[in-house]
Amino acid sequence: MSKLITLGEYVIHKQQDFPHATGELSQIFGAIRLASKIVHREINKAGLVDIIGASGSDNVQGEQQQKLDVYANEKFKAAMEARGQICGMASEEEDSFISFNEGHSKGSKYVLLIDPLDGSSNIDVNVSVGTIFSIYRRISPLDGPVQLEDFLQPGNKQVAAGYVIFGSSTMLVYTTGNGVHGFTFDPSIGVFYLSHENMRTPEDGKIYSINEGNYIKFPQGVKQYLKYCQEMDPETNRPYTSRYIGSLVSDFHRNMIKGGIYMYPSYANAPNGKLRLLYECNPLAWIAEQSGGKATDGRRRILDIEPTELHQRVPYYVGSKNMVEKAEEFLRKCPDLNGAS
Ligand SMILES: O=P(O)(O)OC[C@H]1O[C@](O)(COP(=O)(O)O)[C@@H](O)[C@@H]1O
Ligand SMILES: [Mg+2]
Ligand SMILES: [Mg+2]
Repeated sequence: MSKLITLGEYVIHKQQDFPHATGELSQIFGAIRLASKIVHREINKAGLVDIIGASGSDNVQGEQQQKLDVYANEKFKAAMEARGQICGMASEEEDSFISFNEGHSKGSKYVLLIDPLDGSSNIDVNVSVGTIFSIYRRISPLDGPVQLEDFLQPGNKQVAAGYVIFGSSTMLVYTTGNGVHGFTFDPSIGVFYLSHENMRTPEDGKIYSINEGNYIKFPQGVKQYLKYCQEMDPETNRPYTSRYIGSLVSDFHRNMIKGGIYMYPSYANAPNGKLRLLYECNPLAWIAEQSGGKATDGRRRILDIEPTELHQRVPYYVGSKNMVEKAEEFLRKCPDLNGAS
């Protein structure tokens, strides 16, 4: 059997693709790896430790924070600050960005955006959840303070993006623009090993993922596309199968492996949908594209959207290229993007 390659070894090996690489990015991956192991350990014994349930506070988006949201946020923050390669971090669980630009982090050139715990509604019911991250090179001067503009960069400027999925196994999946690679965690020795090199999203699939509980509020185009998904036509693999875990990371991961589309549209009382551009949609959009898939807001390429706010939301259609294009076709035909009033 060929030698198992660890995440650390692989990132360093791949650094050769970047002649000017200085090793800071692999250091950052080291910190993500460490925090993921700590969160993995807590999640795996969630029922036994005081980690389930609400924390009693809300985040800047008015959402009730789960204890594990806060726990994961603290662990990633501590790991990043300790490693000293990140000058600032923005998180779903923090109102504004945090600057680490002191001491050994002073002058570091990278910023991190993170959804520390994705799929919060599934924590207490033992359904897979995840972490989503996105890394940029700062644009403000290295010797000055970290600025909001360092975080409000379009997704096509990411230098690394990825997610950790805490499911039947724990996996870390990432891209630095050289394909998408997955690593499975071996808890017996605490190491992530390469298990899925060069992951590819099938151009077509037969799974659609959407919260049909919101059906009545969906834009006409989405209703039409769902009708298309449910029609009988063996030649085009229809009807498709509906699968919705309610954790973006898990629905995305399954659809990337099997072929499928995940949709979180805009609707009447949520004109921009629910998902956050900077630390949910951009990183997964880059992974989708790097694996041959596609990600749009129904009209625009997600990675080209110019961000204006840290926690802004966008409608999201991501997955198999032909399925996303078909959904866009229906949305173009019925342009009432914001659904029934
Ligand atoms: O319950 P809904 O409205 O279908 O929303 C589910 C979606 O919201 C999310 O839970 C939002 O992410 P967070 O859990 O990080 O807030 C996604 O993971 C998931 O796909
Ligand atoms: Mg999330
Ligand atoms: Mg979250």
